[in-house]
Amino acid sequence: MAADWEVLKASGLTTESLRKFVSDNFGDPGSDLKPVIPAGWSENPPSWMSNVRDPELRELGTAVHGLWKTLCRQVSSSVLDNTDRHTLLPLPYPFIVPGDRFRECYNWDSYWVIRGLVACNMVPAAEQLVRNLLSLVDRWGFVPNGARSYYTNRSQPPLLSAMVLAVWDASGDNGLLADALPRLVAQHTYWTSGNKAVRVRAASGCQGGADGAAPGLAAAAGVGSTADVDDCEVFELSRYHAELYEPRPESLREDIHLAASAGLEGDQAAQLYCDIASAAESGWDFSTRWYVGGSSLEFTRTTQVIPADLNAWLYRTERDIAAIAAHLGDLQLRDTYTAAAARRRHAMDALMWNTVDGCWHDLLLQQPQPDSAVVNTSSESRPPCSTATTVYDAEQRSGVYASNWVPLWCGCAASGSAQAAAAVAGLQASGLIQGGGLLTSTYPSGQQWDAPNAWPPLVHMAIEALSEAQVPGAESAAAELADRWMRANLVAWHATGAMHEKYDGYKMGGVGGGGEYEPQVGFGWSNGVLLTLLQRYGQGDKTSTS
Ligand SMILES: OC[C@H]1O[C@H](O[C@H]2O[C@H](CO)[C@@H](O)[C@H](O)[C@H]2O)[C@H](O)[C@@H](O)[C@@H]1O
Repeated sequence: MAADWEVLKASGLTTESLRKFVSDNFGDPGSDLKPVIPAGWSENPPSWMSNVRDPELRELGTAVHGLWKTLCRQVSSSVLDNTDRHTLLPLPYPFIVPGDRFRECYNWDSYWVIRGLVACNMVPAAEQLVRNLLSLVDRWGFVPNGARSYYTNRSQPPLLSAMVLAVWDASGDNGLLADALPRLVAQHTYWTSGNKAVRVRAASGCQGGADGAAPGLAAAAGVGSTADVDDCEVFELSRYHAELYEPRPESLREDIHLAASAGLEGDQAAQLYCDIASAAESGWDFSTRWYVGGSSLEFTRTTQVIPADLNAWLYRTERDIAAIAAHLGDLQLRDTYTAAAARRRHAMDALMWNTVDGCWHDLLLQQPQPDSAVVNTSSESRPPCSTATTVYDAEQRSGVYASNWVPLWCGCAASGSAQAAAAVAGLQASGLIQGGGLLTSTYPSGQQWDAPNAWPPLVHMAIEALSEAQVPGAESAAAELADRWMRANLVAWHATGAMHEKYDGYKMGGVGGGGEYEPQVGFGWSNGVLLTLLQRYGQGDKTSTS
């Protein structure tokens, strides 16, 4: 990079001439978008807001409802007329952006935005958002990380079916289900094929989970016995795997610097770039969760990890597709996806579930079996990838991450079951629940998806998971965490006048930090989570559902 800069300077380029070139040839940031009023908008907050018992929270909720108007955008006509001159992907309807530096529509952020829009009776805006994402599946075969051309090498956590159902719950419009179904199937294929699909078997002598708990749990869950696990049952699971072997265009300087400072070149640098982009695909960019064999960013090895949360979201997707197919009368599709969900849950029980920690751990891939490893003969300068026949040994990673309990939110433990009770106890004993909310992990790495940060989507999934577990004490734990989170948002709002993308889990009302960019405000998913919680927990009695 430095050498390139010297070459450019020698050619007569100056900072001023570069600035002039940029201003002559590029639009200002945001000039590709037009602010618009969201569909279904009303200046008045939803009627339930007047029942919020704490006047300060009521005032905050009213102000945050007002933020929807400031975060709604539409693709400008100049983009629609000349798509090849812009990085912004054309979308047919207006959408809500996270805010600040994040000026485009994001994939998994949209789930919590949709929940917040629905809470504010803005179902038309929520439906437009989900229809935008469905249009991206038509064009790309999946929902990219965000609606920019430089994000099309990867996706983000698969919550599309949950978004469709959140809108359908509010609208009852079967037309949306019919439009969504083939796109959900297409996106599921994206997540279960190519480099994202991995065949694994337990590293610990083919006994199932690390603690040997699998057979009992699988039987208790009613998904079929694992009587044959001693015969090294092979499971198919999914991982994050971006198709990018170069620096991320949006963080080019950071990625080049990372590889250079680690002394990496050629295929090794290409593999690190892929693992970094794959961490971005996970939504957890960046975190010790992806480190293997070292304790800094250069040890990011996302593609060697089989994530518990990703597979839980896919389990939920499979059940959602089955439910939608059943609702629309496609019984063959229902059966196909019911069976796929059962297989995935069986694999997660066998390999990821840990009775001691009361959670589902990520897996680490070991070397493929010698007889099944296939040498990559491609002439392209790319790292070897798994093939349909590769079988990896896999073992549980240790580590306390909020993602270990996402499977509880996805219904991977039946409500009221012994497994659900163990998971609730595991979360409560994990050390993640702190004065300012729910920590992302217990490791203070300086990366944004670690301690001390508390992220709204993770907090929200933990609250809903506790609330739906139907285990003694879990509902009150959910209400307590919800109350703490709403108050943390309030304290930060009073101190800064803004909603933040992340907070400090240790400090009530502290703002999060770390990572490669300045903390951002706005903020789409934070607003969605707050409004959803205010509606559920802010009114009347703490445990009321009104
Ligand atoms: O530009 C750096 C990274 O920014 C995004 O990631 C972060 O913000 C997103 C929008 O709120 C959020 O979805 C993600 O979880 C955050 O880590 C972007 O998604 C990354 O791809 C990008 O590298």
